[in-house]
Amino acid sequence: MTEEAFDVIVVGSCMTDLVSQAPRLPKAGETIHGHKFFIGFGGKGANQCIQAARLGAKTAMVCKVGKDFFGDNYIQNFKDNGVHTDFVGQTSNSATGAASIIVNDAGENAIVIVAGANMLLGSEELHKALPAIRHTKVLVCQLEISPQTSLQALRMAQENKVKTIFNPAPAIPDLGPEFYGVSDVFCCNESEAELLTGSSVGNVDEAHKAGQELLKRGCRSVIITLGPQGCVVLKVEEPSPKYVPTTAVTAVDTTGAGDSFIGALAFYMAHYPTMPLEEMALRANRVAGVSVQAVGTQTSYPFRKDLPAELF
Ligand SMILES: Nc1ncnc2c1ncn2[C@@H]1O[C@H](COP(=O)(O)OP(=O)(O)OP(=O)(O)O)[C@@H](O)[C@H]1O
Ligand SMILES: [K+]
Repeated sequence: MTEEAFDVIVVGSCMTDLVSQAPRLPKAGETIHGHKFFIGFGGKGANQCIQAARLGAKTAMVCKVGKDFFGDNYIQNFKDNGVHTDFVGQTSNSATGAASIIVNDAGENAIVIVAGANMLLGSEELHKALPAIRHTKVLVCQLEISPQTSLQALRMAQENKVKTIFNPAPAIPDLGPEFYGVSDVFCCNESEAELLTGSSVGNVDEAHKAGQELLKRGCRSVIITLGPQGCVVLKVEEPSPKYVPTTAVTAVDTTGAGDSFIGALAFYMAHYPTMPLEEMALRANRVAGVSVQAVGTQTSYPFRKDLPAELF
């Protein structure tokens, strides 16, 4: 490749969130009036990529959207955030991924996700992106696209000594054992850790135990995020788990906090390769802690200029 290498490449999902706020959730067959509607940019892959970009990482997204209004709009959203879009494919065989979300006045929601074009991302697109994947500093994957595609991307990265972050979300109980060996950092939340290990993860102690179990399966390190409690970090080379607390904040909307954390982690891994993982996790906690103080997903993600200098 002649051009400069990327810091972070995300191989993952794009979703358009169609959000309606209504006094209550409609029953089957019923039509009700809501009081607010908005469209948001979401999808775990894109969220993580955009958070990394806002912190200053040179990023590229490998994903698939539809040849439709939402797909065009999403590509513009990437450009607006400085994300490289040469590996964003557009297909006429499926619609851009969409999440139709209804939120009631009590804050409860009902969601229908149609993954659409996300499921058509496969080998062909990965091969097109391979020259860039070979030279990136960090590659990030989740499970909102075909798991086979995620696995193939992680393998490509590993074969080229590129650092990998794997976020097994949304969790699948029968996650293939081969995902662990291709993860430099295996980063999940409490409920994903619970589903994967089969034991409850409700506090730091239980997170340490679950982390040890995940580590045994072959990843180089594990991070389990614990909402307002921060996270735990475990590394193959240091047997004792580390608890990384976070500063208390007044949370107004925690939607997308996990993705903000992972995007920030990817940025730190790319920019400060020798920084201890606990320190990166501490700083990612701080970034995600800012995201919970604003509504929405990407709309709540901070830019480098909004954050204290000590985080850089
Ligand atoms: N109430 C909070 N106060 C401060 N930080 C928070 C809070 N909630 C989340 N965070 C930060 O965000 C990180 C990720 O949160 P969490 O573990 O809830 O992920 P998640 O369940 O994947 O989030 P979500 O599904 O809401 O996107 C935490 O490790 C922490 O750093
Ligand atoms: K938020």
